[in-house]
Amino acid sequence: MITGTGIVKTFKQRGDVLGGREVKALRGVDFSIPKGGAASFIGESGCGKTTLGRIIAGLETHDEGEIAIDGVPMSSLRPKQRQPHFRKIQMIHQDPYSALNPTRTIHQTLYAPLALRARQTGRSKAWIDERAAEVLSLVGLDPGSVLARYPHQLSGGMRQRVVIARALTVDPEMLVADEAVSMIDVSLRLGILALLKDLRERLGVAVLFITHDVATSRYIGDDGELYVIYRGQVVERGPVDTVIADPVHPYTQSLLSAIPVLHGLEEPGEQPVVPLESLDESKADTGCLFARRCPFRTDRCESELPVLGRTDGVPQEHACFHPERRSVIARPVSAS
Ligand SMILES: Nc1ncnc2c1ncn2[C@@H]1O[C@H](COP(=O)(O)OP(=O)(O)OP(=O)(O)O)[C@@H](O)[C@H]1O
Repeated sequence: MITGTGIVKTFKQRGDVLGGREVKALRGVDFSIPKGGAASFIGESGCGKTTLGRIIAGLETHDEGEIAIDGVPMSSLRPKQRQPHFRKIQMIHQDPYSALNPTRTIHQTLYAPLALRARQTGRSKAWIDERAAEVLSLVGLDPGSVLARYPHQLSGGMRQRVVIARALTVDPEMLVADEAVSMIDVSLRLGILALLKDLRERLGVAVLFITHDVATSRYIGDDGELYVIYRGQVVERGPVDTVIADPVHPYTQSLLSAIPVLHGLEEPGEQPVVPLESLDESKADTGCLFARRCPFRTDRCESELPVLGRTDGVPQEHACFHPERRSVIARPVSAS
């Protein structure tokens, strides 16, 4: 089980004439992913989902808040002591081309982490070869035909499977799949998603999907949780099917409006419009972060920040003063 409480991360961006602009990438995010569970972080580009994934995998530090892995708060440990805990969480990046060293065969790629593991656990060299073949089989690759090849001799889908196999060499508890299929040929994407689902079922490994694509998050199954992130804040959170079928936050509604199957029967133009692009939000830090784009905002929304929580009659958590079932359309609108 991995939990996060009040995770805050601010980046200072260089190059600004005024000496650096601050970007609030995460504004106090809570999450909880059970052993063998599934979760998806969705939101537009820049909302902070990759930063959160990297913090969870121990690849990025945070400014405030606490991450606990299997009940152990990471703040109680020195950086070196954290490593074995974070090793349980392996990140699968979107680009399987740059994730693999082009000068190493697949055997060499898998050998290094397995040799380390063999040393730590007193296992033999024969075990390394056996385990290399095993992890390749687990990801649906034929060890005999893949081990001697170099990454450029494999398709994008096969490379991503090798990346997943490499992650499995350390027996992880969770895989963090960051847009893991976005750079793979469309025809091969479903295979990779099916593989992640299968690994979850067969090995009990938890899967965290980071995506801007609602369809991907839907793939994790009805026991998964969906976190909808907007400008560093979780604005809606609940069982994936509940949030997709009945979103109550206007931001989630606008994200979902891009799925024709859910809104195919509605007449475009009769619905309130949510601008697709961010408006100038640099001054909009009081009140609801989404207020400037929200067709349903009231005075309260402009002055008070809604926090994630539950209200009567709404099964999922949300950060909205006016949670309601409604449909909207998302459309590019010029900022004025
Ligand atoms: N190392 C960094 N230095 C400065 N700013 C950063 C850094 N990493 C991320 N940011 C900023 O933090 C914000 C959140 O970025 P993040 O990559 O987490 O978003 P995202 O939702 O994953 O977007 P995308 O889908 O495009 O990857 C963005 O405004 C981004 O520019």
